[in-house]
Amino acid sequence: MIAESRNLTKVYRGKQVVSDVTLKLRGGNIYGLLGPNGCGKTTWMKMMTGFVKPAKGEVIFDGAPWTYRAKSEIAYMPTEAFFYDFMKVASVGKYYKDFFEGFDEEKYEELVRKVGLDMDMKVRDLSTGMMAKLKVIATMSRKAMLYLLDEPLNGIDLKAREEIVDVILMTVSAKNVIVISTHLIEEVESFIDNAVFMKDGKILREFDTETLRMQEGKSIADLYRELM
Ligand SMILES: Nc1ncnc2c1ncn2[C@@H]1O[C@H](COP(=O)(O)OP(=O)(O)OP(=O)(O)O)[C@@H](O)[C@H]1O
Repeated sequence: MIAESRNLTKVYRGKQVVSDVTLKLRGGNIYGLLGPNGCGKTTWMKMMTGFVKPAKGEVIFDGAPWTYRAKSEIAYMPTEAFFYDFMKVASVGKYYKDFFEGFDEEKYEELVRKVGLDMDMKVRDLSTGMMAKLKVIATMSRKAMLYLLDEPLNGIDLKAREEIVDVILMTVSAKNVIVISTHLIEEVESFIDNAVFMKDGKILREFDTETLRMQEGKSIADLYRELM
């Protein structure tokens, strides 16, 4: 197992926005963290990365309680755009290389080409879909054991979504685990290995998608509609 969320809880203004979230993240898997806006997905991801301190519970990473050492092995992609306008696609790669040990420049260059970007493009000239692709490829070019992608498919067209999914599938291996948060269930149904339904800060249900299809003969979207 790569990481574990043990009873993670966060309270804002007296309200539990994440409540007792316990989840084991096993290597070689893509997890879909599925739930409506405001259900606590981002707050949970920020606790996993160490950006937000839990009120209760702990993160176990690679067999030991979370320490700052874990930060270099956790690649978190927030929903906000986080590059400077004046940067070029090439300088985003250099910036990442300076910040993150093990950033794979060759992989970055390959992914830039694969998703149809260009090293000379300026961040300020990128469309929404291009920016979404840039965020994902920069994050996925980091060497990490845990990738946390917050809403990577929101607000972009079908082709850009497919390219992003390809990059995610190219990156997953037995040595890492990828978590994608989204409320776009149909978009992730075909490629996630595990679905985690989250509502009002709690995990309602977690299952592996293969078992769901075989045993219950249902799609994730069907079950989501029933339970949420
Ligand atoms: N820093 C903060 N201070 C106060 N309340 C917060 C803070 N961050 C998040 N919240 C509240 O916590 C709840 C969960 O928010 P969170 O962003 O984790 O949900 P989410 O599932 O990621 O939603 P979205 O998809 O809209 O980002 C929301 O009600 C939000 O308003």
